[in-house]
Amino acid sequence: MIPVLDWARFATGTDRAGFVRDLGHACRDTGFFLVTGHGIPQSLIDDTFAAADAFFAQPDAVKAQADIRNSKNNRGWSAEGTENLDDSKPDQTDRKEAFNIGLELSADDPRVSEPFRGPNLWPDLPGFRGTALAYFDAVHRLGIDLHRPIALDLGLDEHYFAPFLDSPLATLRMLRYPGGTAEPGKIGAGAHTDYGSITLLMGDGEPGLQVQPRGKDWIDVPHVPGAFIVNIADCLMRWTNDVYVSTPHRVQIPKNPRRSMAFFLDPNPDAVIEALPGTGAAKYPPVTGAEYLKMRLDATYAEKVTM
Ligand SMILES: O=C(O)CCC(=O)C(=O)O
Ligand SMILES: [Fe+2]
Repeated sequence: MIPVLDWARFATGTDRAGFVRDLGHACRDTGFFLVTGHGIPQSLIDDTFAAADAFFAQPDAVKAQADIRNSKNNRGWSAEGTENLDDSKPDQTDRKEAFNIGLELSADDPRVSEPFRGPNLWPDLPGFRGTALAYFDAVHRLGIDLHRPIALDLGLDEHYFAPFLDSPLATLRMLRYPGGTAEPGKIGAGAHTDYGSITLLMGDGEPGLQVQPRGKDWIDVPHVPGAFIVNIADCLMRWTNDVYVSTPHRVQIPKNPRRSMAFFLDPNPDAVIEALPGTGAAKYPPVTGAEYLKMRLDATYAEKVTM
């Protein structure tokens, strides 16, 4: 039900048509697929997990120096107990902590004045910044590449999406879920859909992630070592005029501590998200990438962040 797709079939050209067909089916059906053969070195993935571990191992008072509530652009540390991703359960709290990193721009880059731009909050840990940025760039590139078969599946030019994703409002979110047993009113991460175009998620093998294909029961997402779990998010669903589906997912409280890294590929702030050619009469008015993200973050955080 959650297909495993070998990116090399597309990248090396041995089976481009078959890859596009299988990927297109996954995007229209469950909205989730696993990607192997992506070429991102396991050593970079391991180093980034290690950097996240080093950050989360610090005392709360140190982590709070990068508190996301002091950031105007959704960067930094979000403490355990401060989020609730499930809109339908206002009394539920997520048992997780997170650290957000956005596109790194120098202070004199003209783009810094755009919405959601601004400084990353870097912890004082040797090697953290370099490793996190190398991972950010590698996964950003893979995210853009995955939009090539997506474009072909939708009958568009292979590189249609590239200009909308080259300077994205993307967020790399390092996540840590403490292990334990079920607790009333608590979950690892409440049921939600993601906001962006696609999300590329790397897990550490500890179970907990579940998805609910529309109209069906919750299922566990299998762990394939080294594979990215990719899902269609709400902005791409809207862009495709609902031809593709974003799928609710959640994280159960894991038995052991669980780490993951989610890369949310939200489009460029000025990308106009309107029904793609060939997807029929538009169901939604056009919106820019920045407007769409603002709408979603406002809805999540205005009511949810407990100060
Ligand atoms: O940690 C995970 O496996 C999923 C996290 C997630 O869905 C999210 O942060 O949006
Ligand atoms: Fe998610």
